[in-house]
Amino acid sequence: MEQLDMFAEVPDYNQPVKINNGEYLYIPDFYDKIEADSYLNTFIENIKWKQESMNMYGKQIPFPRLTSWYGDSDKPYSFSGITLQPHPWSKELLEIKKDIEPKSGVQFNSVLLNRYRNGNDSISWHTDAEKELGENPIIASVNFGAERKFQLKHIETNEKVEIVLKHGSLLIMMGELQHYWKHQVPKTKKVQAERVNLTFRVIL
Ligand SMILES: O=C(O)CCC(=O)C(=O)O
Ligand SMILES: [Fe+2]
Repeated sequence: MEQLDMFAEVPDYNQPVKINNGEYLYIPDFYDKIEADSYLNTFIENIKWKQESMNMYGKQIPFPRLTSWYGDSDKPYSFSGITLQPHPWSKELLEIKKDIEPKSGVQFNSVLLNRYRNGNDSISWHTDAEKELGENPIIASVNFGAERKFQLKHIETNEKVEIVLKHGSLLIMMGELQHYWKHQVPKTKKVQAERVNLTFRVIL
């Protein structure tokens, strides 16, 4: 069991935060409530959500969330043993991409969407260090719907950082963070509502 009080406190001003072997920027109110509500509804209704599954010891295990992949690259993207073909950008995804690029300093060419139907959906400890994301990937994560805990854990020192990702927030992970830190969104019994997360990426 992780102890909550072991997590470092996160200041909530809009400055990049340097941690050991990495850096992130968290902007809680990147979109106001009206914009964020509207994006949440649009994405729940219009994204082509899919229940992917992973082959584990010869069994098909469904991911504990729905996913979808959009982008301008026709290169397929592989993770956790599955390969996704991108759908073409929607108007709303392009709007968000344009909004977040100045803060990120890169032009994204794809976005992975995750839909957590309730607190029982989750993503377990992993890094986003696939080699098609390049040496030190910049990953911009945009959040709508239920607030969920996003936890980072240093691979060597076990240091932990926890950020409660708010409705309408933006989190950018950068530097060598993906090589030294794992991240997860754990299950929680306290959340019944849906959450939609978008992680914008540059695929080389
Ligand atoms: O839902 C989140 O905040 C994280 C999603 C994530 O880590 C991923 O898609 O790689
Ligand atoms: Fe991730």
